[in-house]
Amino acid sequence: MTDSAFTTSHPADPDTDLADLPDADGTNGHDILEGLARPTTGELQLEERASLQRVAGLSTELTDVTEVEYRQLRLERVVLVGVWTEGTAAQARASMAELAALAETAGSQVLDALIQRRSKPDPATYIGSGKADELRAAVLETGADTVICDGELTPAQLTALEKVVKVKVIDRTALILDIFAQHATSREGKAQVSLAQMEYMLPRLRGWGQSMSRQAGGRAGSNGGVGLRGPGETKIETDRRRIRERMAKLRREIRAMKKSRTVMRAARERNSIPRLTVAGYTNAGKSSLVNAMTGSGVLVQDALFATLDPTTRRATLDDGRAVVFTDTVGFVRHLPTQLVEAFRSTLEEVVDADLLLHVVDGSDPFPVEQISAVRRVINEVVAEEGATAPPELLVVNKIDAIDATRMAELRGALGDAAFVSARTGEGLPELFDRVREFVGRADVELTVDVPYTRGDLISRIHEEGEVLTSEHTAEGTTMRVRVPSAFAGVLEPLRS
Ligand SMILES: Nc1nc2c(ncn2[C@@H]2O[C@H](COP(=O)(O)OP(=O)(O)OP(=O)(O)O)[C@@H](O)[C@H]2O)c(=O)[nH]1
Ligand SMILES: [Mg+2]
Repeated sequence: MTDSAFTTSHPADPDTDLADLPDADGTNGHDILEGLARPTTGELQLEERASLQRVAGLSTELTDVTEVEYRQLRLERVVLVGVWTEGTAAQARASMAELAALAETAGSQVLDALIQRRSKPDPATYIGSGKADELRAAVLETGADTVICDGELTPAQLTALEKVVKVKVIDRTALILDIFAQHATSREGKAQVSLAQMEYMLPRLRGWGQSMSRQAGGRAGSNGGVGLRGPGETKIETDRRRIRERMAKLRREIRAMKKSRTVMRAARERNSIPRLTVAGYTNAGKSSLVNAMTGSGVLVQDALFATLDPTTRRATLDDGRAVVFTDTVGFVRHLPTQLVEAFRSTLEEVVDADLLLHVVDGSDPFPVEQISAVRRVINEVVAEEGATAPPELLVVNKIDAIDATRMAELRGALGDAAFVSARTGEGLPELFDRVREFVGRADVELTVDVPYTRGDLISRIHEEGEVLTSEHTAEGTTMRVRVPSAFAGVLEPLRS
């Protein structure tokens, strides 16, 4: 066992009731909306994540595994394989580089990578049979224990390819699910990821149910018997039934959690504080931007899917007006369909926002592709919900990491965007100006007489709007204010 060895936590462990799981620590999700950002939250999470991985490494020694714990992947030493069907060679390489980054985020060591140019994946073994033999050779040569394919494979393809390469084969979907399982922290997030994993694994249970459990207990490569029936059909049927029961229970629990989230959101909607949702491709620097704009310590990590639960932070614009920033889960190409549901809370944040700050990594070789991957998912959800998409402000981040030529190119391609560096702070004042301009757009001006007994209204005016002039009288304060129209309705009875 190497230090990088780990198993995923097993959120679907049949003996762990979801109700026993600790509550989210209150630093994630909307419950901190009114609370103060703890500046070290991100650091704490990062530390916890690192220590969890070390401890989890030990648990691969566990021999007591059941068929149901099929999810205990051991992604240690991996070879990547991709089929390049369209686009340029550079795009194919970028897709593999992203797969490598995903694998490393999951804790694996990438030993080799192979790409095959084909018009479409081989229906039997994903890559062609000649290439599969080559892959087998690469596995032997590097001593890899896992092959990761850059796509979603059918259960039959996985099994057939495992037969040739004689080590465990997983696909991009399983890999992303694994990362989500490691990173989810809130109860709802954990439950949703478990559900997505089960949905994904159910049809694949026979294919790898037995090989997984063997492998989790034994050495890599010991699953030469894939295709053997293992403990028999009956056992698998029992497992399937247990998984289905577990899924039904999870669905019920998730529904209940969703209800309370809706209640929280409704509470938030009662005030007119503008909601800015920061969304974009994974690793674009969304959390860094939220930190830079609010001075709080949201978790930042050079890893994909560092953020899994929407995190909300309050900030004050320099005219004294409050806004709320929500940091969200990153998007990725080929997001597993099972995970779109797990993304639901992030997507709801996006749909509900007053302004969407769409962050893109300007130092990425293909920012335009990332932008369209993100917009595609957002549009799907918006259409599904029958909602309208919020206005979007494109934010090109990491401009400290690009040269002048590249910058000129990006300005040409993405003219209207705000160009910033969350790291150096460059461009942030302009971004704040754009945000302020946007936020002020729906304001109305009016003059009100606020009695001295209504200190609450005065502070709300400062928070949600702007005081232009103010004059004390015998009964109270006469103020000329500029406030959002929803709040203007509240002030209407005091109009002078
Ligand atoms: N050079 C440079 N690096 C940056 C900048 N902003 C963020 N980064 C780095 O990019 C990496 C990802 O940053 P995060 O803020 O975690 O990105 P994210 O979009 O929240 O990522 P996920 O939550 O994983 O989707 C980290 O290593 C940051 O230090 C920037 O302006 N310049
Ligand atoms: Mg993040």
